[in-house]
Amino acid sequence: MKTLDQIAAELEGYDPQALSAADVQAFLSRLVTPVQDAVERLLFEALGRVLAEDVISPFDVPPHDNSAMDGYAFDGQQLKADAALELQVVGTALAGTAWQGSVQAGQCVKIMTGAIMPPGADTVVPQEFVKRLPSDTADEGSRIGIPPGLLRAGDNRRLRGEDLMQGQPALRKGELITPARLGLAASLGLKTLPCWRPLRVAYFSTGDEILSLGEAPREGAVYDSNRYTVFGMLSRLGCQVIDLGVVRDDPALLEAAFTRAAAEADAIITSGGVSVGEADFTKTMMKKLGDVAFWRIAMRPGRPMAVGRILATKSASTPGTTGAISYKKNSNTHGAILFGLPGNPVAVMVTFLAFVRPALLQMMGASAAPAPLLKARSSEAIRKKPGRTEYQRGWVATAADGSLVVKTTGSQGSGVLRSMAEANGLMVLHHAQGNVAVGDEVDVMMFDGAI
Ligand SMILES: Nc1nc2c(c(=O)[nH]1)N[C@H]1C(S)=C(S)[C@@H](COP(=O)(O)OP(=O)(O)OC[C@H]3O[C@@H](n4cnc5c(N)ncnc54)[C@H](O)[C@@H]3O)O[C@H]1N2
Ligand code: MOO
Repeated sequence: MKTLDQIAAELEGYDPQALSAADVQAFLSRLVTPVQDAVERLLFEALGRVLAEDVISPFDVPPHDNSAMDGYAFDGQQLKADAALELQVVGTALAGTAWQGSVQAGQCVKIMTGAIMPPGADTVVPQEFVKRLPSDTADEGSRIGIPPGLLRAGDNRRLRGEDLMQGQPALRKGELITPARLGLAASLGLKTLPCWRPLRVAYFSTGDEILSLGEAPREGAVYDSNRYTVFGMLSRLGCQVIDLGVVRDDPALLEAAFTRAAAEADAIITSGGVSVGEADFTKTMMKKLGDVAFWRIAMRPGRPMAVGRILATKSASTPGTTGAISYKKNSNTHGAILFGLPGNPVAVMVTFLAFVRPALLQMMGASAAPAPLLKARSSEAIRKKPGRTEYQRGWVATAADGSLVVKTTGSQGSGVLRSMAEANGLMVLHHAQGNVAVGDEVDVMMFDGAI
């Protein structure tokens, strides 16, 4: 496990008081390691988890050549480019039961979508293409005609193993389990999947002016919104949230909260108390209980941030629970990774999306590259100083010509949550980028399911 000093030494020109957003991402990717603690989960409980092992297909999918259409199966070698093909219907193959027999030259079998291809047949003509001879019934004993030029040999046959071959990896370790992957696992007859256990993340808000819901309003105080935005973003990631509420600016209370969080959680997120304000014990306590760096990041919003590790003072094997399953913290965890986010509500969300989310995904063992940024044309001019990354709340829409356009959702103050609530993405105005003119293309990080 590397110390912060060791990581800092690996990064060229590391200066905690002048970090770019890219420096922060590089630092965090070195700081965190996957929490590797696997459990078998029933498919219905595996959605959103990360696969702990490759899943190998135990058989070919589909297990037999089968029909892709309702129609008639026959040997496609008989097709001619310039003449209709007449065939005698000799049986019916239903999905789920193999037709007994084999199809000879001049014969076909009426077949349903998904039914096993009978021996001797490699091609299916959809029933809509067929002329019934002489009447309009085309069952066993009757004849069909296939007009020329409509089909080639092998058409409308799904090949055994075309989805997956036996022994081939169907799913890969590190993949997030999506609905399609759940379905693929089910198609292999698997009842459970090996998943990493959910990450446990403790959160608390700091600040004497922060009110919990239900408390009476008082002058100068604000309701705790960060607790809910962080809860929402962690839940969307599939983390188990250990909610420690609001912790007053009191050394004993802060110490108790950090100690409990470090013993129970893999990561701790706090908001507030990381800037230069006085009467703030948060930073003091972070320093006392861990290995923590205090950064100033060249970005907007989200300038101050604390990062490091809070060391567990008690046994690091406090059990936690998720649903009916109980887990032990890894014995090699030695405390928890700390993300001390700035207090301003939008700064919390932006630093979470830009830094904490990718770091937590890495801790979850997820291997996917971050979603690509979209390109959209700005429908307004935006002032932007080179030398810092700005994340502007915006709404991306499709213009009449089909291209994407983006517009800010109003005031970009780091306390203005309304413009965040109205946005569907963040424009990412990169470190070296300058002013944006109307019609300029900008990068956008879409919220999708993340927030
Ligand atoms: N002299 C300087 N002052 C400030 C700087 C600076 O560099 N030099 N940075 C500014 C920036 S940027 C931010 S962001 C804030 C961060 O300060 P803290 O992390 O110490 O946060 P607080 O002072 O505790 O709170 C800031 C702001 O956010 C509100 N807040 C805090 N927690 C919550 C919560 N849970 N729910 C809703 N709102 C919350 C709090 O009331 C304050 O208004 O510092 C700037 N100052
Ligand atoms: O971290 Mo601050 O949000 O830029 O006000």
